[in-house]
Amino acid sequence: MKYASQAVAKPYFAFAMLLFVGQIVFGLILGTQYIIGDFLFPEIPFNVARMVHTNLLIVWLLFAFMGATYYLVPEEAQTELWSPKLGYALFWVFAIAGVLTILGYLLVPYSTLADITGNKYFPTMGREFLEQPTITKVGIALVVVGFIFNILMTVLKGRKTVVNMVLITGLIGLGVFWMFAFYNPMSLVMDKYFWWWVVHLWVEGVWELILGAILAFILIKTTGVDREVVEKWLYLIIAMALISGILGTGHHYFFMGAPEYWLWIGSIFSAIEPLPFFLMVLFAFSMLKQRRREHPNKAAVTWAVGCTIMAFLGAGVWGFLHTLAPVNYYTHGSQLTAAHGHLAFFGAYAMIAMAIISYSWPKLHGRECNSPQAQRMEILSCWVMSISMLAITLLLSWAGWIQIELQRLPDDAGALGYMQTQDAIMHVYWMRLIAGIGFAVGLGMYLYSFIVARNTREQSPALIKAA
Ligand code: HEM
Ligand code: HEM
Ligand SMILES: [Fe+2]
Repeated sequence: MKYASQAVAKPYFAFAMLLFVGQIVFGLILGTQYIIGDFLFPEIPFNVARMVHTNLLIVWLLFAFMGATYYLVPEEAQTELWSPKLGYALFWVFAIAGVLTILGYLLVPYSTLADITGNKYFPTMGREFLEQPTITKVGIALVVVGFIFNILMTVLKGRKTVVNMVLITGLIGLGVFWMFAFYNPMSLVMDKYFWWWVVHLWVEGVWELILGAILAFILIKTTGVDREVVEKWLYLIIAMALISGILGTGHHYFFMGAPEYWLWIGSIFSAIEPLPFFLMVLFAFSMLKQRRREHPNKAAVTWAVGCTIMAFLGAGVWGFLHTLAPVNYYTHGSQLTAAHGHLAFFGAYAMIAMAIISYSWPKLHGRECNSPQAQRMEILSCWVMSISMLAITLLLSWAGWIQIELQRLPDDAGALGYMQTQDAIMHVYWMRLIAGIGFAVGLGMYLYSFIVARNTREQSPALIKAA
């Protein structure tokens, strides 16, 4: 750790991992409820478990992005963070608001939560991913504004690097598009239209800038390749991300009441969206090939390279599968969508979060990298999680195919109903649950590797010297 204030990242990373565990617990509950419909009913109904699962995902990723920013911005800017105190204060605000919101979901019916948080005065609740009470949404906005302010002040007084600029642009974009969470028009079409300005323009727009910047930082550090080379790649990647991703929003406007021209615009631009993800794979391998040093943190390199491959598969390949309007006509909202959503979120954003944690956690604790034993465990956990998530994806794609074949392709008279189709997929959902347990084991191994690291630190004096 070069700057003392980088330590602000610690609680963010630790809390992110705690919420990740929570997300997976609720994933397993959901996977079980798909098979045993009234599992944990009425205590935790499916809709509540789903909301907790997806909200925990978004919130832990935000914690991880903030941790990553607090770690890498001072190092890039070569100066201490403007206000570590503000960083810690915002951590507590965000953590407490987050916990209260999740407790609210679990302890009272959703409509009661809407009532007691005054949703009727400023209605924003009730939409997928944006279920948070309005006051939580305001809290998130304030935390993001304070956070960006702190980071801007830091960068202004320090060295301005391309990595920092791209990261900050992405974070400002994250804040700007969050504003659309407050816009809730009466018309369902208009509602969905702008809902995607948060959901799509985050993951297929500004978050790609955050992903690109964190990836570039890790690759600069671990390969020692010249900044100029890395920066050219980064520019190319983010240009392609924005060129394809902004109008690519149209792939959500196909059959929802928006004008017909979106069929063409959405299909054409989103068909280009896999390109930035493919460029990230080339970027990572090209950096490895040109590397000037063997970095001892092999685990971080594994996560970073793995991230580009899995993101390309999940976002690029599985996204492309259903992005053309004539295909999406049959696949929309099926298990194929869930297959893509899982692999894309995991590959792109969960993996980059684990990559930066893997790189920076040892440094935050005064050593260059974790002991070889700990790294072996961690690299294995990367494989277990990746293979389990690929299995979940393939199984859900299979489930999606059955759904499309029985429910979507036949004419009205020949098509099975929704629930009858679900019965025909039950065996696949069993396998998905098993793959989910595999994933949970992988996550356990990842977290355990940090305990191994702590216990084996003393046995590896070379590592401490390197730090
Ligand atoms: C890391 C980037 C990405 C993430 C995290 C992501 C995630 C998701 C998620 C969670 C959904 C489901 C939304 C819902 O609940 O309705 C979705 C839908 C969709 N995604 Fe992505 N996605 C990414 C990139 C892409 C790319 C690059 C493409 C196209 C090449 C794509 C094409 C689609 C399409 C067409 C849908 C709508 C599916 C439907 O009609 O049901 N996605 N995505
Ligand atoms: C133990 C592993 C997991 C299981 C069993 C699981 C299961 C589920 C289930 C059953 C749903 C609801 C689908 C529906 O509405 O019909 C869901 C939604 C979702 N999960 Fe997971 N999940 C797991 C892990 C993950 C991970 C690791 C991520 C991302 C990093 C993730 C991201 C999501 C997303 C984005 C959605 C919303 C999908 C959409 O709208 O299409 N899940 N999950
Ligand atoms: Fe999209």
